[in-house]
Amino acid sequence: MTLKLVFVVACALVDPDNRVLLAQRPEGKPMAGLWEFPGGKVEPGERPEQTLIRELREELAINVEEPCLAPLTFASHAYETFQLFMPLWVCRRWEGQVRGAEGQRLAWVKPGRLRDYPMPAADEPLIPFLTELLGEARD
Ligand SMILES: Nc1nc2c([nH]c(=O)n2[C@H]2C[C@H](O)[C@@H](COP(=O)(O)OP(=O)(O)OP(=O)(O)O)O2)c(=O)[nH]1
Repeated sequence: MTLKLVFVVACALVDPDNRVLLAQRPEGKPMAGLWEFPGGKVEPGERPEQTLIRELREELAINVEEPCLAPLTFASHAYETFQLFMPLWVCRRWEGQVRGAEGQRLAWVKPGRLRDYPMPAADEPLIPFLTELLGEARD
């Protein structure tokens, strides 16, 4: 069986204390309650970076300029019903105050604490890339 390929873009926002932003998936959605990197599905006709900038505006009410997005790594994971392909960018500069514009819970997390937050299966292999980049600080 061939799984449908789903192309999602995601971003690790990093604050001046080297903490990473996670957002909790709301009730009613698949994988509700798990903590993920902000982002979403690339729509037809969109460039991935445009999608990410749009999603960050919609979900977090911030404005990000494309040169502030630095590619870090990607996830490629076979879920039961689809194959996820998800590049992950890092961003340290944005305009505006981060807030959960869709009512979602947010957490700023030290890299060494990311494993305390249950994440979608695809995300777990991404954590070492973030600790490599940002260090293993836990508090
Ligand atoms: N944004 C984001 N999505 C992730 C991560 N890890 C992971 O497996 N995903 C999956 C969850 C969803 O299946 C998909 C993202 O889609 P989405 O958030 O735009 O869509 P959704 O599931 O809310 O569903 P929909 O209503 O938009 O169809 O990628 C992650 O770190 N960030």
